[in-house]
Amino acid sequence: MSDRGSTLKELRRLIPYYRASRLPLLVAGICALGAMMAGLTIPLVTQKIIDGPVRTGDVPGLIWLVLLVFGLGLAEAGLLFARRQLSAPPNNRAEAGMRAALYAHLQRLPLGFHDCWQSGQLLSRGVDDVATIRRFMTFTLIYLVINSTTIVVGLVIMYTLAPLLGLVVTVCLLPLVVSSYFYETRYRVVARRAQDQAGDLATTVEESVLGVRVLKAFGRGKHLRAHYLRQAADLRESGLRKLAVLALIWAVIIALPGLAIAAQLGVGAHGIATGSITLGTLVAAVTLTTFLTWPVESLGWFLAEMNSAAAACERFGEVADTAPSVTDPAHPERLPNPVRGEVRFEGVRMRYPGAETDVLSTVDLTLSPGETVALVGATGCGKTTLTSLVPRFYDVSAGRITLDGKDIRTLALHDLRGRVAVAFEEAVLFSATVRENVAMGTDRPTTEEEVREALRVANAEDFVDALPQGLDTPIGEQGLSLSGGQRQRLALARAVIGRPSVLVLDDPLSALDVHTEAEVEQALRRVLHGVTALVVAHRPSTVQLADRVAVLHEGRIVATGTHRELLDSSTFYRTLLSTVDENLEVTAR
Ligand SMILES: Nc1ncnc2c1ncn2[C@@H]1O[C@H](COP(=O)(O)OP(=O)(O)OP(=O)(O)O)[C@@H](O)[C@H]1O
Repeated sequence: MSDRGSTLKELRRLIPYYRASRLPLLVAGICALGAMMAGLTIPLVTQKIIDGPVRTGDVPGLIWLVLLVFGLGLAEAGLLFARRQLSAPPNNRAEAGMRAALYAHLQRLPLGFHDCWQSGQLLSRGVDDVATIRRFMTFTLIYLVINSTTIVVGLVIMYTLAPLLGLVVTVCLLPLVVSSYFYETRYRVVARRAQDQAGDLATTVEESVLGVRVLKAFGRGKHLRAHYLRQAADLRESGLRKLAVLALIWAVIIALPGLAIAAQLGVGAHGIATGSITLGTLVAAVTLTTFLTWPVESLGWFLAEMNSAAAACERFGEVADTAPSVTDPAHPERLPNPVRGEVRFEGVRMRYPGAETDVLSTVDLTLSPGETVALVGATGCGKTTLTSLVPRFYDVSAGRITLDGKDIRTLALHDLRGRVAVAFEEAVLFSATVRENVAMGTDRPTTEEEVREALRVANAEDFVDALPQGLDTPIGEQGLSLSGGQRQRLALARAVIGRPSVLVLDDPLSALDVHTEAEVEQALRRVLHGVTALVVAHRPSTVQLADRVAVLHEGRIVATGTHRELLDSSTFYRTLLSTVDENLEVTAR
């Protein structure tokens, strides 16, 4: 994992993001090489000046050579400027492309993936890691290539000028090669650890911000702060370890150019005394070595950055390479128009990945078009699981679910989810206006009247109109500025705005007080009319919304019928409802 081969392999995944920018990058590379050549030529002209006009007193010749040095300096600066101008847009485009690709991929990945990943880890990969990669591509990679090439070309020139002086520099550079090898393997491991720890830290911050009410209510702020400080200390520890590894190679790198120059002066002075080299050659060689100082010194830093970028690519890839398990079929079938809304569960079995037992073993249930079925069962029996199979948040492990006779796995996800709307037990809202939150329930443009109609249905219009900016009131992160009942009514409005054929409601009334619940129920009766609905119900009042009740027990539907029929015929149902009533009473007290 941490060898050079895998570093390059990780970095190779960046290629697709740069494919469209090949030409500007090629020209930028040529500019960079040109700048390097201009810089490296200056010591050669210096040699000509010393061994020519300085020795012979040829003033006009000196002027031309000085002008040449001046021109070379200007060319170097101009080419570096052009290089930067050319490479910046492709790098920014690639960074935006990676972020967009990761974001789109996260949307495609099924809930099963999100169940297993901490959001802070995803956040740090989409933000920090992508920025690390962009920094590497914008600056590090270019200079790594330019500086390595400069060192090689500089050495070749040095050997051409005076092989002995070239040999002296090569010998001085050898420790660098050896320590780079040990350094890279060690640094990559620490860099990866630090990046993972940064993700964990982001998760803690995110959770404590989102759960600030719980923390305050239970006075757990101190406890979480201690946890945060421990994680921050681990991250700092890894940062220090990175620095310790870096310090070793820095010490070697910083010492080398000085060592090389000292050795060159000694050997060169002896060469001049014996007449084997000229003064101009020695000055050129020393200037060349000085010119190589920055490329050599920067190598350690750039290798560190390269390893951080490789670790970032690896972390990016762990998400980007996860294949979505819930996907569109190769040749989607089309739903009939209009959709009637018959939903049928046929021998549905469901086991969560990694679980040892099935949550649902054989569920058989048919919802006729326009029918509302309440799903009841003991807590943890799999009601939410069953409802989440209809919009394909998860796929069945066996059996099938059909919509108007078509297996939902043969439909395009977009088509299916356009017909099936969902409201959850916990209303999830976004940092946007009321209007935007409601309109999120459909992917087609909506008019104000449609938004208002949806709010009316969900009994939310009055409270929305009373908000400071009405429909355009921003409701803050997760809608925490609203009451639980208000949030739930907005979520219901969002569910009905797209005029779905099938509604899946995971007990969205549970957060409402008795008065509000009655109001929303009344509104829901209107919206449930003509729509097929599967409603998870914990309260008898919710059950009474339904035409029929299905009882889920030990992974199977054990009874169906109207509320009255089941009260008369099923002891289990009576027990279930009385338990719920007792719980409600306990809660009310
Ligand atoms: N993402 C998941 N991964 C693994 N197991 C899960 C997952 N979600 C739920 N489970 C398990 O599946 C079982 C059924 O959970 P589910 O939420 O469907 O029950 P429920 O009937 O809706 O419960 P409640 O009435 O309390 O809301 C539980 O044992 C739960 O621990």
